[in-house]
Amino acid sequence: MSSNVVKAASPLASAVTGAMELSVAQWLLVVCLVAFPLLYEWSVTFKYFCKMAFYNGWILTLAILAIPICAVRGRNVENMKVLRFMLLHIKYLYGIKIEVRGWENFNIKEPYVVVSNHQSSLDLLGMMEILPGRCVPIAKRELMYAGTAGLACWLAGVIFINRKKTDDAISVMSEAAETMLKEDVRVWVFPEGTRNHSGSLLAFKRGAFHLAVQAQVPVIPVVMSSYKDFYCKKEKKFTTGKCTVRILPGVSTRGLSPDDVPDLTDRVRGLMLDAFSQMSNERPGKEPGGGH
Ligand SMILES: CCCCCCCCCCCCCCCC(=O)SCCNC(=O)CCNC(=O)[C@H](O)C(C)(C)COP(=O)(O)OP(=O)(O)OC[C@H]1O[C@@H](n2cnc3c(N)ncnc32)[C@H](O)[C@@H]1OP(=O)(O)O
Ligand SMILES: CCCCCCCC/C=C\CCCCCCCC(=O)OC[C@@H](O)COP(=O)(O)O
Repeated sequence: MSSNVVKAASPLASAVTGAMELSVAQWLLVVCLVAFPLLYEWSVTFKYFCKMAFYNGWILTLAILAIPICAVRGRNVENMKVLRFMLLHIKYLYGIKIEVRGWENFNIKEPYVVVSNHQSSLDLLGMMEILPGRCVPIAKRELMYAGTAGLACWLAGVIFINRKKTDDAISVMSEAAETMLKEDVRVWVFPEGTRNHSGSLLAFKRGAFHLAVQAQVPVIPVVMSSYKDFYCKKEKKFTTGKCTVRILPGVSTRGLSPDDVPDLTDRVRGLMLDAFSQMSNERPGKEPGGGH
């Protein structure tokens, strides 16, 4: 008897569920079509999260396309060109104008170590704008596990280091010094070792400079101007804006030994800090709190 009731109720129950599903779908549609754009325009925070989510999601999606193309060559630094080509358009999607100064300082045939400041994952845009041929970044090991992006990075020869194990990281970087010379590869390092949006530069880690001294190749400092006019993680602000990327003249390491590394590190950091402060002062004066 009770099973008959259940049977009889089933079509009714499913009809009700169906109607509910329909209304949930309609509700979702309303949210998407009306609430979403309104929220996006009204809430700076919502806009920030949407833009960051799209940024990461879009990179993960592009990586799906990049993987089979890169896989043809296998793990190869030439694949970095594929990633660069696929990422170059993102600045247009986000209305970020990138001005590059000092291109001539990259006119060096031999390998070199590029060192640059690291404000956020948006640095990828400035990096891809100027990335020289056969140049691979050094990245934290965790990035290797960032889904499709990790695999694309691995295929492009990105050098992964374990920041928690200094000895391992040092041995990976020593290997990199040999590879640079044997295979004519350039390496890009963020010597601050972590993202820093403080408006200055953190103390530099020494690995990049040991690498350059071991390989006896120049260090080329690159400075990206502060994003604070258009991006701030703390305030959850992300608008359109402009960034200047300055490529500074190379600093020779010829004849230097490991003992000279602390000095070299300080010297390069000083040059970068000067350039960074100069660029910050050059920023076109915007009204405080600038429009979103
Ligand atoms: C279309 C689809 C696209 C998909 C998507 C594409 C994305 C394609 C782009 C990806 C782009 C990624 C971008 C990621 C960006 C980051 O992941 S940033 C984080 C990773 N980078 C770094 O950490 C920077 C490099 N780090 C270093 O150089 C650090 O020195 C090390 C090697 C990790 C060691 O760190 P530490 O122990 O914390 O610090 P440190 O004081 O520097 O060193 C300790 C001692 O070791 C010595 N030492 C350091 N290195 C050496 C060395 N090589 N030889 C001898 N002694 C050394 C130091 O001199 C120091 O000794 P003392 O001088 O005090 O006696
Ligand atoms: C199935 C797994 C899905 C994983 C999803 C991961 C989402 C990540 C999506 C896309 C990756 C974009 C690649 C951006 C490359 C920029 C790398 C970056 O900026 O790393 C930060 C690192 O320098 C310093 O890290 P910390 O500041 O010390 O922390």
